[in-house]
Amino acid sequence: MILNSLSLLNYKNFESQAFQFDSKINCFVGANGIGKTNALDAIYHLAFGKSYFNPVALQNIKHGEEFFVVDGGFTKDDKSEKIVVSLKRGQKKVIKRNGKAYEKFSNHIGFIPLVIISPADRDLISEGSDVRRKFVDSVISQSDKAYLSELISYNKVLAQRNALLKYFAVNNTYNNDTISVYNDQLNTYGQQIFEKRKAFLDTFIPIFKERYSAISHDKEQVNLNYKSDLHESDLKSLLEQSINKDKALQYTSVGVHKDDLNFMIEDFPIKKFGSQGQQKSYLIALKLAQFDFIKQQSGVPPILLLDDIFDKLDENRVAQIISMVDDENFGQLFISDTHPERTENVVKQIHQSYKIFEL
Ligand SMILES: Nc1ncnc2c1ncn2[C@@H]1O[C@H](COP(=O)(O)OP(=O)(O)OP(=O)(O)O)[C@@H](O)[C@H]1O
Repeated sequence: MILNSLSLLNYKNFESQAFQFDSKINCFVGANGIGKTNALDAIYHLAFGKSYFNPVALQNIKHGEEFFVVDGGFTKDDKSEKIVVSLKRGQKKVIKRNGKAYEKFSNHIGFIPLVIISPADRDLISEGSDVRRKFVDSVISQSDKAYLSELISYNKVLAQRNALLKYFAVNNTYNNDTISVYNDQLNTYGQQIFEKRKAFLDTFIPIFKERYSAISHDKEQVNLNYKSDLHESDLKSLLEQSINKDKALQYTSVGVHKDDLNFMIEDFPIKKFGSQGQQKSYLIALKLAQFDFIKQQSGVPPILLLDDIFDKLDENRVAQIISMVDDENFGQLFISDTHPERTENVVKQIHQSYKIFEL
């Protein structure tokens, strides 16, 4: 999977810009605020149909403009593939593969395996459980087509059940039959999602620990636990048990929408007890494990985006990443950095071809 070319129209701070990439290493360099991260985000858009950094789709259109277009030319399995993501104000986003628009974006996810490592990953530690669930969901859905639709179906039923709980409260009424229809549906989708998250984490956690110990040279032990109500019991029973609470709260208080990951260092939460360096190592290990996992599942090394990475990492961690990309089997790498010389010095050590783009 190689991204050969990228052209941007009205994407964030880019009015019109085109790039021809090296098949191995590409570096965006330039001053703060010049658009290095935006260029990486445009590539992320081609894989996921959305921004990694800004969830408000319209805010990715250049200020004062009416639309954006991100156009990427790839080679996959020796075939040319053209992916175009575009958004016009007042219209729905469109993702096209070779000129044909996807009816469901979920069908595109996984077509371009990609992993991003960015300072913004700190949200995985500092923010709420939804960020960690999204991480898990995005990794699983890259290799499991059905997973995203199960998730969408679950969320739809969940919204309906919550609306019904509100309706009951407002109208001071209750109907057990309608609730139990929703309970059955939530149970079906929720149980599937739980099993897939569990299976994924069973494979992922050992890879993650291996990555962490390589980065930290076995200095400390880390752990990652999957927290879910469904470890205790099946979702149907949990929903039945919690009905009085749910009626009082007017929303569904148990289910896979409450799942979380516990990030631990020596049995303590890393958010509270990890040093900044340990937290960074933890995040890099998570992302490198994601890289390994996707490569294992898809058979191809994902495209790797390293945002501002050399600014944030000590030599050990840089060396760890370098050793990974120096491997014959590494895919294509995109780096952003403020210092052209530093970037060039680092990429020179990797015995692969590279291109540097001064923005
Ligand atoms: N919708 C938009 N329209 C115009 N400009 C935008 C839009 N969204 C973001 N920008 C601009 O993009 C710039 C930030 O770009 P980016 O984050 O890619 O910078 P960077 O080169 O990675 O900088 P740093 O080195 O500080 O990380 C800012 O100047 C911001 O105002």
